[in-house]
Amino acid sequence: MGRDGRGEEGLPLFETKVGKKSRVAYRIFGFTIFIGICVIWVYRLTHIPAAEQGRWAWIGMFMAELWFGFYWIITLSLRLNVTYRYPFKHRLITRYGDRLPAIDIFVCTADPKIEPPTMVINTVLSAMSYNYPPEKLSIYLSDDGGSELTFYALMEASQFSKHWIPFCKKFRVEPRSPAAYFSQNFNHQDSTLAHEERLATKKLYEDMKFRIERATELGSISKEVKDQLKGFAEWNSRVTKQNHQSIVQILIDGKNPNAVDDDGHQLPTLVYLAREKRPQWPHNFKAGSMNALIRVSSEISNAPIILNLDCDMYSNDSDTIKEALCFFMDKEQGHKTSYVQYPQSFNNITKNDIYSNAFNTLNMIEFAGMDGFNAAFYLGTGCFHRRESLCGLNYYENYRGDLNSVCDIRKDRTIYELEEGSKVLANCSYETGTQWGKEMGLVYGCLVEDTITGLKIACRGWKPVYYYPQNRKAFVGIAPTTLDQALVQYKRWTEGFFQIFLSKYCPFIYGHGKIKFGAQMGYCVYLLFAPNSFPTLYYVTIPSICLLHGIPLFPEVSSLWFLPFAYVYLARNACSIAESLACGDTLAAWWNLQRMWLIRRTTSCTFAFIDTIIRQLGLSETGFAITAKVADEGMSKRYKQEMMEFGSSSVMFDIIATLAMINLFGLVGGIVKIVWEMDESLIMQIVVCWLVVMVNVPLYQGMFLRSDKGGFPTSVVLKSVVVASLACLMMPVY
Ligand SMILES: O=c1ccn([C@@H]2O[C@H](COP(=O)(O)OP(=O)(O)O[C@H]3O[C@H](CO)[C@@H](O)[C@H](O)[C@H]3O)[C@@H](O)[C@H]2O)c(=O)[nH]1
Ligand SMILES: [Mn+2]
Repeated sequence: MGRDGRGEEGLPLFETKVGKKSRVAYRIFGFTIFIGICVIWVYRLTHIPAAEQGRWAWIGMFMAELWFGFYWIITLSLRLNVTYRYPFKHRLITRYGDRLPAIDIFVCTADPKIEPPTMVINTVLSAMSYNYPPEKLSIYLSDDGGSELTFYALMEASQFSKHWIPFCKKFRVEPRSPAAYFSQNFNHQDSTLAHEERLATKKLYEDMKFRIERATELGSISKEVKDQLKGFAEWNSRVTKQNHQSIVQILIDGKNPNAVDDDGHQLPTLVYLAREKRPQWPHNFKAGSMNALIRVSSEISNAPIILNLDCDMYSNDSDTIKEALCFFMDKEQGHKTSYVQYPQSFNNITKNDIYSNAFNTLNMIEFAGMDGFNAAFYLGTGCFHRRESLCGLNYYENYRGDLNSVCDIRKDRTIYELEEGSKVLANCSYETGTQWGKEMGLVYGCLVEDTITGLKIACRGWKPVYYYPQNRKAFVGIAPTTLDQALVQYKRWTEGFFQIFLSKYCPFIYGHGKIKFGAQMGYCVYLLFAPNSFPTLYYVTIPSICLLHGIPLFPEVSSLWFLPFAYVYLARNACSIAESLACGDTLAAWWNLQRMWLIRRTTSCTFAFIDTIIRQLGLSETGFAITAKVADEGMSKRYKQEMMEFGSSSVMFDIIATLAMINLFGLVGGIVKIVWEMDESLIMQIVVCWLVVMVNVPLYQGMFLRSDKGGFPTSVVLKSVVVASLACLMMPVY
């Protein structure tokens, strides 16, 4: 059926598959671990030691294990309903032909130094050259840096696109970010024509890149260039990053018959936006920028579907739009879809992923697990939204959501009228007294604006979709390349998550009756990152200090109570190794993840916890620390060699160095004790210390063995040795 065209109409545009077998296996396995955890709790309760033999230390262990057990139970939810989606884009094309909806693509950037304009326009160019009718595409760049350098780069991109788009279409280029494309190795079998055109296009690209980078280095644009485009007049002497009027410049008007590429085909619309910024007005970071984009685009193109990208996330697959549309245009289920989220992938992950940035198990299992509860996360980038659901519409029974019925809002207005009309929408005062940032658009006041917005949308009755493409990554970005950056980013997420948990949006309360219970638990796996900090800190300090004092905190190896500890530990880790390997990690990457897990929990999570509480008490406001997308040469080199970067002094580094020392002291002291006193009751504690020491090996190297700039600063080493010694010798244990 289907070929004759009769059955085609009725076929679904996508398929959903749940892994049933693995679900049963996982339930049984989970149940045995749960029993193990309960036995551990019983052991702790029934063996509380006498007051002078470390009663409080024991109770602390019990508390930590209570928390870990509880936390582990909520993580189960993410694995019970793992669901995968399979779109059929050919059916979409046969069914809808050229009746496909218009798409608005938003790219956000915030600072030309941290996010180089060349990178930004590569993302823009990849979005402009989607394999989709260009007259239906509009690309909007929001520049929170309000920088004429970025504007200049976009102007260059608009000219280069006239060569780039036809080149891509002619030779079916992938990926369509010029930088990513030209960095590949080409096979020399292709025709000389292709080869020559590639060289010519590459030359154009390199020249453009050179001009942009020179301008960025100089920090200003020459007068000749400025004279080419009236838009530069917006940057008068009073314009600064934090203080300027709204700037809207339509660089390419897709409705203008003269806006064509080298082959005479229409170009997509291209718009530059820098929303108004005033020091006295909060700008709400990325959420504010997205909301301004939603309004400005509604004035210019008003496409029913919006694709939102961070400036470093280029499109890696030119057919992605068509695939995503399958989830919106399916007859049975499409109208319930609010957004289609793709995983975040990165092109700068090293083989063993030292900073654990790849998040393979999250991308392949956990996010798909959330999707199984119809509550896929919104991850802030690589996400197609239905404009209506993003703008606050509640899903209702008879909603049909026809994507082709949107009328032309533009009428006969000139570019000038459109620009002037949309500037007003990007002004600071525009949102006053409206629902923007509350019920409309992205939600304000949260460091993970994406997560909270996604939660709200799901609670409004929509069914978001998570789609993990099997063949080709749809979007590729840049992951942090230093430990410091990675921890700062993680802290921002953790803080935002915890903030949601403590707010009225706590999924157990806000989501009650609106999303499934499994989805509420799934959200909390992330929202509760922060409270993991103190139990973990406890577990990696107290056992080793007690070890030095000869106070046992675990059962003897010969006792039966040893079994649940051994089982829970081994089974849990075996499962986690199996998951990691199945998701494409190496064994070393899994080991590195254990280290990062320890470092993140003891640093990022700790500070996130403290800062959230401080803010909750109204004592401070936090900002959005933008993740750097560039590092200096030495750092990049060490990153490629998978050497961890400890070379700056920050409190986070003090903490991890001190913890590493405490465990080293504990291990040495413990071994001496065992040899001397033959005390069997301390063996498990020694094993715990030994594991922490093993996982921390790169830290000891960074403290004592490395001479490059990435080692720990001497001051950090000294501090950690002194503090760790004091803790081990002086800390009273009750
Ligand atoms: O005031 C701001 C700050 C940031 N951004 C943009 O937001 C994006 C994300 O910022 P980045 O520093 O790269 O953050 P990441 O930690 O990489 O971002 C992850 O986490 C964020 C929430 O914390 C999400 O918004 C992102 O989509 C997600 O990729 C970038 O394009 C920025 O240009 C703005 O537009 N305005
Ligand atoms: Mn980013």
